[in-house]
This record gives sequence, structure tokens and C-alpha cells, in this order.
Amino acid sequence: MSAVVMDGKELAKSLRVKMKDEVAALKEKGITPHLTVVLVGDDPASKSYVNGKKKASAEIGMESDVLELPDTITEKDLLDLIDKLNSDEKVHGILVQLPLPKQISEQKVIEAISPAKDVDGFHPINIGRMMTGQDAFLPCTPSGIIAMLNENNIEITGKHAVVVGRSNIVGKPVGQLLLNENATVTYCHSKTTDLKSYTTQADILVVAVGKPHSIGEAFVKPGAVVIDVGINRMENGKLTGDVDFDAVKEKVSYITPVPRGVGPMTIAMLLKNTIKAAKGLDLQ
Ligand SMILES: Nc1nc(=O)c2c([nH]1)NC[C@@H]1CN(c3ccc(C(=O)N[C@@H](CCC(=O)O)C(=O)O)cc3)C=[N+]21
Repeated sequence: MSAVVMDGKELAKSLRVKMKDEVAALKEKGITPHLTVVLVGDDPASKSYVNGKKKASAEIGMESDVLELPDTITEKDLLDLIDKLNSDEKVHGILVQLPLPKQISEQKVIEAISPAKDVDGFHPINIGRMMTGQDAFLPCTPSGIIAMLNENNIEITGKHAVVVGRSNIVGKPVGQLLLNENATVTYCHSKTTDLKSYTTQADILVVAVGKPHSIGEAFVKPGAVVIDVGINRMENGKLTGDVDFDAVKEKVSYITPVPRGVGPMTIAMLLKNTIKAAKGLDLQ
């Protein structure tokens, strides 16, 4: 039996249709959700993601702008710019594209963004609020994964979710969101010994390691749900995930492809967060 391939691109599209109505309703009240993306340097991959964000914003009637800065910018100049955006009433959401050049502390930049405009959900205030189950901006890739599971009517409560990868932007928060949804969560990472002994116990396996074909058929339990967060650019220019898709899909019940899986859902959640920011999130 071959798995159901969860189409993130289609799902993101249907979410955008709903969000377009929400944006129209806000515009009636004189509020146009506005996302400002800050892009430092001219990495072609970053530019391509940023273009995706711009296109998706325009499609649902939101405003967005991209501030392009040279990779020689100082930390102080970037922090000053963030201060300006924090106090600019027209800007509801601020996203500083990561990674940043090495002279700039990513943590300082993340913490400089007003938590009320932190549509990435990376600020410690939002992370803390997520952990304690309060209203917060949720990080986009993790919340996109939960949305995909919900949309496919995949039960999370009581399931064993195994997360491979422990980055601050995907691994750690996706485990937290799965826990909030009543899963039993195991984290694995580069220092885990005998990775396979954990991944083969997973009802829901989330792979976010950034290495192509890290998870083959022998690493999954028959009938599992597999979420592939990896976006690896191959030498031929094509994208591939962290999971050996062709082999694994024959053994599991649901799987996400790369491309057209988690990536488009990440952008959909960013739009959702920007609409939430425009409505005003009460952080008191
Ligand atoms: N502050 C910040 N926030 C981010 O959310 C952020 C970031 N920095 N830095 C880079 C990563 C990467 N990322 C992607 C989002 C969507 C796709 C996406 O939609 N991918 C398409 C394919 C796009 C293509 O063909 O290039 C897909 O998977 O189908 C990919 C990558 C967001 N990131």
C-alpha cells in the first residue's frame, strides 16, 4: 500500500481563499494587514523564499514590502531599523529573514522585534507563551505541520510523536505544539544513539535535520505518518527532503512531499500570523 501524499500546496491555497475574506473584512474597517520583510545580503535561495511570501501576501489582498540591505550592514544599523519598524503603525508584522551575516547576533535581532509584531513567533515572549498554552504568535513551520495533520483528520492525542532535529525554529517548537495537542513526544538529534530504535516507534515522525535521505524505509514503522521538513537544494537545482520519499511512502499511511509539502504551509501560517497581528494580539 502506498501512503496518502499530503499536498501542502493545495491546502495552503485553500487556506488563502479563506484568508482573503478575512483581509477584505479588515479592510472594510480601515485596516490593511501589512508585512515587512527584511532581507540582508543577496543569497538567491533567500530571495526566492522572500518572493514567495510577497506573492502570497498580494494574492490575499495584504500589503507587503521587502527591505533589502547589504550584507555589510552593522548590527546597530539593523537594530535601529527594527526600532523604526516597531513604531511604524502601518507595519503589523516584521520578518527578518534568517540566517544573518556573522557580524550580527540573530538572537539580539529576534529579541529587538516587538513581540506584538513577531509574525515568525521566534521572540522569547511568544515562545514562552506557546509553552504555557497562552495565545501567541506560533512559529510558522510547526503550526503549518499541525494544520496539515488536522486537515487530514490525523489524530494526535495519545500518539507517540518523534521529532528528529532540535533547532529553535522547527524541532523544539514542533515538539511543543504536538505536546500541546496531547501527543507523547520524543526528541532525537545528532547526538542520539541508535536513532532507528526511536523512529521505528513513531506514530507521527517529524524530520527536520537538513540532510537529504537521512530517513530511509528501515527507520519508519508501518502505517506511520511522516512529515518531512527538509528543503535541500541538489546539484541539479531540484529540491529534496530529508526523507527517502519513494521508499518510505510504500510503508507508511501519510507522508508530505518536498517540494509542495511543509514549505507552502509555512508561508500560509505567516499570512495567518500577519492577519492576527493586524487584528491586535493582546499580550498582557
Ligand atoms: N525569519 C525567517 N522565517 C522563515 O520562515 C524562514 C527564514 N527566516 N529563513 C529561511 C526559511 C526557509 N523558509 C521557507 C518557506 C517556504 C518554502 C517553500 O514554500 N518551498 C516550496 C518550494 C519553493 C522553491 O521551489 O524554491 C515548497 O517546499 O514547495 C521554503 C522555505 C522560510 N524560512
